[in-house]
Amino acid sequence: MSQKTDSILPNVIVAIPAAGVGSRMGASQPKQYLSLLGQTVLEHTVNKFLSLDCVQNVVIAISKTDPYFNQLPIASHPKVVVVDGGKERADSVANAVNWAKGKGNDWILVHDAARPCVDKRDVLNLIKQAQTSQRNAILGMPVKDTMKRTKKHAYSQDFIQSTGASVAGEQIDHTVSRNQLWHAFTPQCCKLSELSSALTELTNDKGQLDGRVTDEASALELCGFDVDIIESSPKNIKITVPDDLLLAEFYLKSENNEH
Ligand SMILES: Nc1ccn([C@@H]2O[C@H](COP(=O)(O)OP(=O)(O)OP(=O)(O)O)[C@@H](O)[C@H]2O)c(=O)n1
Ligand SMILES: C[C@](O)(CO)[C@H](O)COP(=O)(O)O
Repeated sequence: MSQKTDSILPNVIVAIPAAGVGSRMGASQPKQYLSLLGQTVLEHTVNKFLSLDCVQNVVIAISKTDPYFNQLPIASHPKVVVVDGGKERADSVANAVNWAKGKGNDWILVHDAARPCVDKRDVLNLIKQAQTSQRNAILGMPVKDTMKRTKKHAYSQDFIQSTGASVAGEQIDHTVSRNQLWHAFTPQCCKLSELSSALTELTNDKGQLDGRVTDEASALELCGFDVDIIESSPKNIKITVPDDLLLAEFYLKSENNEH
């Protein structure tokens, strides 16, 4: 069912990095292809954006050796475009950005395939805010727990031997103030021209992207572009480890009950 959006919303291109291997999930296949309520994680994510009228294309970056994608119904959707994934997430995003350039869109939303529980209302609010402010904007959530910075070095052998106990974890160095500390989520709504020039600027002469670029906002920040962060539903989790699947299934079920 398509979701009518306000007329002020610009047409956007959505980039979905979906070329990861999901090593922390430890599953037999990449986590974006694991099943939740009868559909893959990737399908849940992509279908959310295909249901928005303001989405012109969904550009999905998949591994060059991906044997799963073409078996999915979304592979034949007219709005879906496929590009090659890269070594890192940022490389996959850069390939999607390169496809998006010259298509007449000012805005690109980048959203992890591994975040199927994103609330469409949060997505529309994000686009509306970016369009109104003419500034890049991402979804996120203020930190709620006390945050600790641990010591650089692991326990010394002397320390372990002196305690005799098998110590786990790391040594706390200090507490970090959680004021102005947020979790960055996706989508990240970026001016295509600014994200494109930032990724280009942060790519060296060997074609390698700066390792500090773990999300689109970090690339924009490093190149001096403005980025805002607005609060998202905490349901917008990134499926990373097995327990996340249980939570994602619960959230998706609750979505189905809402509609
Ligand atoms: N080279 C890569 C690495 C990651 N991703 C995508 O970026 C998103 C967020 O990355 P992450 O959660 O780290 O996924 P993985 O890299 O697959 O997970 P892991 O780090 O556990 O291997 C995922 O949708 C993943 O598919 C990608 O498109 N290309
Ligand atoms: C982009 C991101 O979702 C922001 O929190 C996150 O960085 C992606 O996960 P990764 O493990 O850093 O690739």
